[in-house]
Amino acid sequence: MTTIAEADYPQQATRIDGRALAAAVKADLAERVALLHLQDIRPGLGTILVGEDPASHSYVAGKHRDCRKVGIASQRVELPSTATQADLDREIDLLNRDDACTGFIVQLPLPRHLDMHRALSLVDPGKDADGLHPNNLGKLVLGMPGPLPCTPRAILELLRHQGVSLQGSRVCVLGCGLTVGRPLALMLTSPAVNATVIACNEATADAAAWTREADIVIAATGVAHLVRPDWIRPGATVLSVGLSRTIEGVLGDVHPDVASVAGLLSETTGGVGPMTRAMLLANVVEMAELNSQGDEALCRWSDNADE
Ligand SMILES: Nc1nc(=O)c2c([nH]1)NC[C@@H]1CN(c3ccc(C(=O)N[C@@H](CCC(=O)O)C(=O)O)cc3)C=[N+]21
Repeated sequence: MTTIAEADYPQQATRIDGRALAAAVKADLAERVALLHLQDIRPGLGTILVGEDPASHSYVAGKHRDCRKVGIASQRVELPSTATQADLDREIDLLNRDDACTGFIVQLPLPRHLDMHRALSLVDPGKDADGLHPNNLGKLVLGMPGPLPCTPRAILELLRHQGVSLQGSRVCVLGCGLTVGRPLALMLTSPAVNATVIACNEATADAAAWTREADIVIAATGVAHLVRPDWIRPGATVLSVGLSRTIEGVLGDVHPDVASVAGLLSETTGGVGPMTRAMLLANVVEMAELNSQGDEALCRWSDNADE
């Protein structure tokens, strides 16, 4: 094992500016929404949030702010943490039937007493802005077009925009959660991308041994500062996705000192997060376009195969 001291590698990684790319994506979406409005098609986002978690409330507020900027109507459903499964089922059913809502999400995590799998299954797959309905995850496995989970899609768009080549590259994904690691590994190994992926989880004996081999390391574990400088090959691309709220503040999965080793780095804030929100809007707009044009306007992901 080689440890790379800061002195050996004094360069600073180039930061990936997720805010700038998200702004560009939203400007493009605003034009497309205006075109849809001309055809009397109004994309509308719904969010269902259960409980009082401040972080979730702030994420959901950000999503509605983005909608206003892009011209997407949005509605917000909030249930107390005491809500029953029947309460949640009812709100999902209402949005499924509501024509003003063309796409919606159930904000995760749900309080423990509620059944996430049931909730995700009840969402109309044609309104599944998160791409987490079993049908849509099944389509992802099969390589069929459909809405893609927002965070993995954000990650791939950021890498593509930065010109990071994925085909044949070695990618180490840390964390196998439903919203990031698991679908991300599927997308990276799809024929359209053809990356070579190591997916690490809590049982991985020596994750650093795998990250050190990787051209790209994507950390989505929620373990604060898990990834240290000596985990990274000099010049590698590193994306910090997971975050932990601690008494010391919000800490990302990637230690800040990794900036002295990585070539390209997306930091805890201003990186993947803003693009995740932009991809949620993209899913909503694309679903509205699909409904207006029939089947040919599939999500951008399927277009990538031809590039
Ligand atoms: N059904 C569902 N879909 C999700 O997409 C989903 C979810 N549940 N549960 C929680 C996670 C987390 N997530 C973030 C989105 C934006 C930022 C974001 O914009 N972050 C800003 C900073 C925001 C802040 O200050 O907290 C940034 O990175 O610069 C962060 C996190 C979406 N998630």
